[in-house]
Amino acid sequence: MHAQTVELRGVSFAYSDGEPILNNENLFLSGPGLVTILGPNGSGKTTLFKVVLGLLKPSSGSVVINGEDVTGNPVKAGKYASLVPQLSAIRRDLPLTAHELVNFVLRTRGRCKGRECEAKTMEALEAVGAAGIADKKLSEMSGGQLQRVLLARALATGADILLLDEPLSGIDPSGREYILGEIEKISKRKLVVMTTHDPVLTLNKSKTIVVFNRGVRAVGSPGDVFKLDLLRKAYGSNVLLIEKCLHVIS
Ligand SMILES: Nc1ncnc2c1ncn2[C@@H]1O[C@H](COP(=O)(O)OP(=O)(O)OP(=O)(O)O)[C@@H](O)[C@H]1O
Repeated sequence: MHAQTVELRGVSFAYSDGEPILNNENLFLSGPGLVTILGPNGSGKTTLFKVVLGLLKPSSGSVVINGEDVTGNPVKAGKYASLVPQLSAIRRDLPLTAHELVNFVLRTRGRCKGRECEAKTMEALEAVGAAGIADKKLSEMSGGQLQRVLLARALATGADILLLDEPLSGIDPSGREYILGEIEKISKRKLVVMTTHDPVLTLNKSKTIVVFNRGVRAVGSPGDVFKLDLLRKAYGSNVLLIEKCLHVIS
């Protein structure tokens, strides 16, 4: 049984014009539960997700999801894992409502037929508190509302592994708490891997923290990893730890 596992086996990757972002990396994540990938801007977190999803092919090593080798193969990886991209990477001008987006994904994935699609669409929206904005257009949503709809879209794929790229960024503090609460609920039954540069909110909710900066620098429980020497491996020496708040001095 390989349910809800993501493995990197000796994975290396560099863009053609740059420094390596992954250098013979080994990592094993298993669900259900929330895993936080913690690293500064430009450290390669999005690139890591793209490699896991088969959208970028490593120069060596393999990516294994749920026991299947999915290296460089987005179709195979997409059977198990779904990405929720950063809000800044989303085209907001699509003339689609939340309902239409989620319904479309359910149908194209063959997860419902005919009338049952209506109930399943509302179920996915309700699961993230977005039923009330079902008929709102994506272009008219706040960041927090759009983030909820993107989570509903990922749930609609039926994937057991969700990769959330900076799901709290660009959202006000109360919206963040709400989204994080929804993420926590989903992580009770799925493997949810989320990236962030700010660990404070996710600290008590994550079962595993991966400290990442152009490679995996540390992996463990929040208590194991939230230590100055380990955090400095990702953020450099300008890190202060004051009563479990992370301060990066630029
Ligand atoms: N398509 C690309 N071609 C070349 N370089 C790229 C490409 N995409 C990203 N990079 C570079 O790779 C590095 C890592 O980028 P990436 O977006 O993976 O980091 P990140 O940790 O997700 O950043 P952020 O927190 O700002 O979203 C950056 O230096 C970026 O400029």
